[in-house]
Amino acid sequence: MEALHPTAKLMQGLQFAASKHRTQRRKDNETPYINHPINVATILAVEGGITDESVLIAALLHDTVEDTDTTFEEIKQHFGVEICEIVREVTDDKSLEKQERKRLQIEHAAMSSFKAKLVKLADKLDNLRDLRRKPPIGWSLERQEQYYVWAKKVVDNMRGTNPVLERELDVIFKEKKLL
Ligand SMILES: Nc1nc2c(ncn2[C@@H]2O[C@H](COP(=O)(O)OP(=O)(O)O)[C@@H](OP(=O)(O)OP(=O)(O)O)[C@H]2O)c(=O)[nH]1
Ligand SMILES: [Mn+2]
Repeated sequence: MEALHPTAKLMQGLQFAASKHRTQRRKDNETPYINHPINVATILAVEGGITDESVLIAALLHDTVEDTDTTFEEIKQHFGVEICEIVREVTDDKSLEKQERKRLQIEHAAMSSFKAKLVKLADKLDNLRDLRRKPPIGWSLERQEQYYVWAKKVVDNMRGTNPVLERELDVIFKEKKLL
């Protein structure tokens, strides 16, 4: 068989994520959810200079277990154990009470692998850029501020991972007078 195009596995990740998120919208009730995983993977490839395909595919898939019916087993079958484990590290347990889930995300960030930290940093950068562009419907100013403060605690536990992404995040934290 002819060798596949070098982007073939990445395209499979994109196709899988798009299919899993196909009925979802972001909290602005407009943007198709898939735009977020695409943004996260693009931030890593274009701004973060990441060439590790497993990290880019994990970025495309990072919210599929947390926010759709996808199982870790399914991810492992389609994309292998390394990508599955990166996704596992960045997946919150939605069955937990929200405050506990948010507290754990701060704690887990410090113990995450380098590759999981890359995905989480790009995830936070996209969410914060989104928040600045157009806050989720119904979020009070206070809730928005709380989100920035919490996100900075997660990011502060992942310092020393990627200077470009951290610098971009600090631009936002400075704007919010958190730095
Ligand atoms: N800023 C923003 N966030 C949105 C939007 N749509 C969905 N989200 C998601 O909402 C989460 C923040 O909303 P919260 O109410 O604080 O958290 P929750 O949905 O997880 O309970 C973010 O998850 P997170 O826990 O911060 O990161 P992750 O779980 O996606 O990794 C983000 O991914 C949007 O339009 N703007
Ligand atoms: Mn996300």
